[in-house]
Amino acid sequence: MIGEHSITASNQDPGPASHPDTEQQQVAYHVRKILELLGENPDRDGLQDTPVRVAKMFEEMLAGMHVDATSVLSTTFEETSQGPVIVSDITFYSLCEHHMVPFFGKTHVGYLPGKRIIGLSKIARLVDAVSQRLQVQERMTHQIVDAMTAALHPEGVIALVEAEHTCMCARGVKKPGSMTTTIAASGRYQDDYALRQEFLRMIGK
Ligand SMILES: Nc1nc2c(ncn2[C@@H]2O[C@H](COP(=O)(O)OP(=O)(O)OP(=O)(O)O)[C@@H](O)[C@H]2O)c(=O)[nH]1
Ligand SMILES: [Zn+2]
Repeated sequence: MIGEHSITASNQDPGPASHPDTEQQQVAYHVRKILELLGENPDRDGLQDTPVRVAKMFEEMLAGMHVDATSVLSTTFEETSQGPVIVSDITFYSLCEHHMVPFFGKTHVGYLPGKRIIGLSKIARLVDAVSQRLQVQERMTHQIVDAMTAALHPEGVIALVEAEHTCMCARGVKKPGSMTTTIAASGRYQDDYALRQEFLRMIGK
């Protein structure tokens, strides 16, 4: 178990490499170092467990790094659907790869099935898998479309992501409330204007 007793002060600690540490313990060790470098006392009451909390938080928020996005979509069903399937307002939290602070918002995914459909929850699981990584919003949007296209071979896929980036709100340019929208598409959603319009209308845009 790690915690206040296993992470010792820098002048006593021979360093992370000498411990038979888990990755979580290694991250916690370095978070403690960062707290020290920031001028904090990591041994004060409120901070004693913070290194481990932060390590666990990164594990949770970056869980998608270890998930193959396409494998999330491995269970599909043979079905001839007549029209598009649109799952809207899928909330997500991601971490901006430039600043390692959250960007978060909603993802809307639509596809026009070919011969197979997918369980609806798997689309939300896909959003989790690609968002729980160090990301940029554009890549996340494309990864959703790429995974859906590879797994289902549909007639087309479209994803629209709208997000607020805390690196733009809480620091730097400081523009709280600004929203970034990204769209990616494959197949018929790339050039069928009516299909794209229908998608936008269905998600309330
Ligand atoms: N395109 C894109 N840019 C992003 C995303 N998340 C953060 N950024 C931007 O990444 C850029 C990093 O720019 P840098 O100049 O290297 O970093 P910085 O000095 O901290 O920039 P400022 O945020 O302008 O203070 C910033 O403009 C961020 O707004 C994203 O998902 N997509
Ligand atoms: Zn950022």
